[in-house]
Parts: sequence; structure tokens; C-alpha cells
Amino acid sequence: MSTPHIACEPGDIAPLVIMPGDPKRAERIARTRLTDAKLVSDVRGIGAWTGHIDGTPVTAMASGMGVPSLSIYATELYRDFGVERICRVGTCGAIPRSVAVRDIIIASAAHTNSSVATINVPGVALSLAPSFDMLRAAVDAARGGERAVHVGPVFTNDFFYGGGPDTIGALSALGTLGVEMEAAGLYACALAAGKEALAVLTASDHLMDGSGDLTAEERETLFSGALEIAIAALLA
Ligand SMILES: O=P(O)(O)O[C@H]1O[C@H](CO)[C@@H](O)[C@H]1O
Ligand SMILES: O=c1cc[nH]c(=O)[nH]1
Repeated sequence: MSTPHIACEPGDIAPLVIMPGDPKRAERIARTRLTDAKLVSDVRGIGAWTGHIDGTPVTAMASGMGVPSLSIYATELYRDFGVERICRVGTCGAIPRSVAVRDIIIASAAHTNSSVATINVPGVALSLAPSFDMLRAAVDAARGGERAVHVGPVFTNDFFYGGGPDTIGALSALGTLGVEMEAAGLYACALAAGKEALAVLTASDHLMDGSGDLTAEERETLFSGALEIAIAALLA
């Protein structure tokens, strides 16, 4: 049974999904980290690769960029393909000086200017948060890793080119660690489906100091620390 955006049978997708934004990163994860990875869907160039990690079936599939794109894939995966857990392995812009480029952020909450926080319950902005079990497993797995790991709120922005210094300054004053474009949408989809989700992000650039920003190639390839944390959270 295919959906408009995923063309395979429900059994072709594993209950655990690694979800970067970038389809090339999803393919790289499948080729380097999954055993016997098979391409099971490729609608619109968004490949879904299913294989195994330590004997457990896992699918790697991209979300594309932004809450609308992610929401399509996460909704169909949870609703139609029996997916139980999705872990986003993404990039973000670091906000405070205490977070350096290449550091890892585990998103314990996601503020957003997307309507995804407000459309479900009239007059209420939902608190968008990850699965506690996945969050705890990720934090445990992060201990002793090579990169600094930060745990805290991120800002899911509806615009890559938007949100001026005032927005970022105000978010920084509220302890927000990074800015990206999907985590709040993922947490909202998991909430609606009664399923689990987490976002583990690698800082690809710094909003206060752009001198060390990653290149496009590095944004595709430099995520191994975040990936291992994400795998631990999925398998927990
Ligand atoms: O690297 P990914 O996972 O795509 O994440 C970040 O990069 C994209 C913007 O360049 C947005 O999707 C943002 O959330
Ligand atoms: O959405 C994003 C992703 C990476 N870096 C940013 O500044 N914003």
C-alpha cells in the first residue's frame, strides 16, 4: 500500500527511522551504517533505505527542508507504515557562544514560528518536546563522546533567510541553543500520532560568528557523532 509520497509496502519500512533533512545524507547513512541496505522507495528523489543495525531493522529516509515537507513524511510513516520512532539527524545554526560549530545539540524542546504549534488546539500554543525515553537514551549515549554535546531548546524557523537579530537575540536570552527548520514539526507529528521522536543536531554554522561555518560538503558528511547518539536513542 503506497501513499502519495512513499511507494512501498508497510513491511518495507522499519519501525525505527533515521531522518536527516538532506536525501544525500540519508543515502550516505544507509551505505555506511546500515547492513544490507535496500532502496525501498524513491518518490521525488527522497530515498528510503531499509537495512539493519546490530540486527535490528532500521530505515534511513530524508525529510526534505522545512516543517511542511517533514510533516508529510512523518505523518505517512507513523500513520501508514507502522513507524514507532523517528530520530532527526540534522544541522543547525548555533546561537550562544557556548555552542561551537561541529558541537552537537540534543533538542529537548522546540520553539517555533510555524503554525504547527497552534493549529491543533484553538488558542493554545503546544509545547513541542521529544520522547522522554529517546531523550534520556541520547543523553546517556552522549557521555564520553568526542564532540561537546548540549541539551536544550532549539528554534524551528519557517524561514532559512529570515528572523533578524532581534528574534535571535530574544531566543538567545531564553536559552535557545540553535536554529533549524524541522524539529518542532517532527515533535508535533509524533504527538498527533501517539508515537516517539527526537532531534539530534550538528551545529553547521554560528549566528554570532560566521568565520568557521561548514561548507555544503561538510554539512552532508560531518554528522557521525550525532548519528551514533541518534542510533542509541532509536534502539533504546
Ligand atoms: O541539514 P538539515 O537536516 O536539512 O537541517 C537544516 O538544513 C536545512 C537548511 O539548510 C534545513 O533543513 C535545516 O533544518
Ligand atoms: O536552518 C538552519 C540550518 C542551519 N543553519 C542555520 O542557520 N539555519
